[in-house]
Order: sequence, then structure tokens, then C-alpha cells
Amino acid sequence: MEKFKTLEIVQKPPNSGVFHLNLNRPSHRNALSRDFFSEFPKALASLDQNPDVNVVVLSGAGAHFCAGIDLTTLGSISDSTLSGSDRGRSGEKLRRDIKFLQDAVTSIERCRKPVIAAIHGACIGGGVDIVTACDVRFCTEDAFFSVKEVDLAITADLGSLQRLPAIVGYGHAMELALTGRRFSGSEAKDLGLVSRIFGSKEEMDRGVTLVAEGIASKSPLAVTGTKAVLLRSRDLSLDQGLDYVATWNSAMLVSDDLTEAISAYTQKRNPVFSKL
Ligand SMILES: CC/C=C\C=C\CC(=O)SCCNC(=O)CCNC(=O)[C@H](O)C(C)(C)COP(=O)(O)OP(=O)(O)OC[C@H]1O[C@@H](n2cnc3c(N)ncnc32)[C@H](O)[C@@H]1OP(=O)(O)O
Repeated sequence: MEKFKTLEIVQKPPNSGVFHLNLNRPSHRNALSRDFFSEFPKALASLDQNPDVNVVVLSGAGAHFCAGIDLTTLGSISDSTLSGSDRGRSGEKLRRDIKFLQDAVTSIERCRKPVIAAIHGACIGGGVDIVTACDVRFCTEDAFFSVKEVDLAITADLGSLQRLPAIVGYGHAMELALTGRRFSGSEAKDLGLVSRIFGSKEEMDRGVTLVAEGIASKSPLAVTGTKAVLLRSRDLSLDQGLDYVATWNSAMLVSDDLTEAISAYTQKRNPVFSKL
């Protein structure tokens, strides 16, 4: 497994299909550095391509999930932009830079395997961009969230404004993003930002493991199909979404997994599926 400066990948439990991708810069509260933005898509692509991986759990090392963008990185972006003499060219360069950062967050959606965010402590700014791109979100009671960008005089640009409305509704997304206010794990649960809340990190670890192992035991074809179709349907009309899944299943429905699922059901045993 490749080594990273800002991330750590651990298979847990051993020999399971569950791999933990940890934001691993606890001294800086897992603030998102330039290295992170280069490494994160590589790590997700390697998990996507690894046939042993069925589910990815994304969490943060140390006291917090993520303190958002590394504020020193933000400084260097604005310095390099200001150094250009032509405003148009500087702007075009900055646009490419923002697209590079966005692409790192979107790599969560590009990963065919489901990504479960396990959030404790702070989840701020860029942290919210990341978790809103995840497929499932759980948090602890001590978690807190903030769509903080507005307080740094930034229009959030790494995905929260695009993804959050579909998760919590347009009105809540607008209020959270305009105020930048801090909200608790239990409010996040009420809003539907997280689907489950746990009393402690240890309880969340146990709960996430159960859910992740459950998903990992299912047909990998059906699981990756479910993620792909739900994500695609988010951005399509009902008719287009139905058309998309009909085409998807015309290619993927008839499989060894279908035969195995039906055999296991009739033989009253658990199904065993091959890797994807
Ligand atoms: C093109 C633009 C693209 C993206 C833009 C994204 C915008 C955002 O992400 S906005 C959000 C920015 N983040 C913040 O405002 C959070 C700042 N941090 C905090 O509020 C707190 O650190 C905390 C997360 C609540 C944790 O508090 P605590 O546990 O008390 O730790 P601290 O003592 O505050 O910090 C320890 C250590 O970490 C450094 N650090 C924390 N956050 C960041 C950060 N975002 N960037 C860089 N460094 C950070 C902090 O400076 C401390 O460092 P020392 O060297 O130990 O002093």
C-alpha cells in the first residue's frame, strides 16, 4: 500500500473488505494542505482499483475530523495570484487551481466503492465539502460543523453549495452557508446531514464497522451500481434517471452475483460473492 504524508490507509478488521482512509495530520487538526489535495485523489483511486476493497471509511486522526482548508495554503494561493501582472491570466490560473482542489473532493464520488464518513470533533469548511461528497455520514455527539467560508470572505467553492442542498434541503443549506454558524452533531442528525449519531468515538467505530461489514458482504456489482445510479440520478430528471438505470441493469443485472444471491436464498445460507 502506498505511503502518504497526510493520509493513512488501514484495513480494519484485517482481511475484511473494509478499508479506513484516515486524514492524518492531527497536529494541524487535519487541515487540508496542498499535499492533501495531491494525495487524496491518488489514495481514493488506489482504493477504487484494489479488488480487496469493498467499502471505504473516511475519518480523522486525533481530536477532530477536519479543520478545513489549511489557512497557510489559502495565503499561498492569494500570493501567487497577486504576483501575476495580467489580471485575466492570474484569474485563469486561480480558476485552474480551484478546479484542482474541487477535483480532489470529487474523487470521493469517482470512487466506485461506497465511502462512509465517520466524523468526530470539528468538521469545518473544507471538511464539510468532503463529507457532503461522501455516500453515508455518521458522527459522534461531540461533533460540530460549520460551513465557515463566508467568515473568511470566501464564497464556498469546493462543493458544499452544490451538494448540501440535496442533503439537507435548499433552505437549510442557504441558512448554514450564509451564517457560517457552528451547529452540533445532534442538529446535523435532525437536518439529515448525518444519518446516525453515536455517544463516543469508540461507539461510532463499532457502529461504522458493523455497517461497513454489512455493505461489504453484499454483491459488489449491486453496491457499486447503487452508488453510481443514485449519484447520476441526483443530477437527472426522473425520466432520465429511470432510463439510465434501465441501461445500467441491461448490462449488469444478469451476473454470477444474481445467481449466487438466489441460490443462497433458496439454500438458506449467506451468499459469497467474488471481488470486483
Ligand atoms: C480556494 C479556497 C478553497 C477552499 C476553502 C475552504 C475554506 C475553509 O475550509 S474555511 C475553514 C477554515 N478553518 C477554520 O477556520 C478552522 C480553524 N481552526 C479552528 O477553529 C480550531 O483549530 C479547531 C479546528 C476548532 C480545533 O481547535 P483546537 O483543538 O483548540 O486546536 P488549535 O489549538 O486551534 O489548533 C492546533 C494547531 O492546528 C492549527 N490549525 C488548526 N486549524 C488550522 C487550519 N485550518 N489551517 C492551518 N492550521 C490550523 C493551529 O494553528 C494550531 O497550530 P500550532 O502550530 O499548534 O499553533
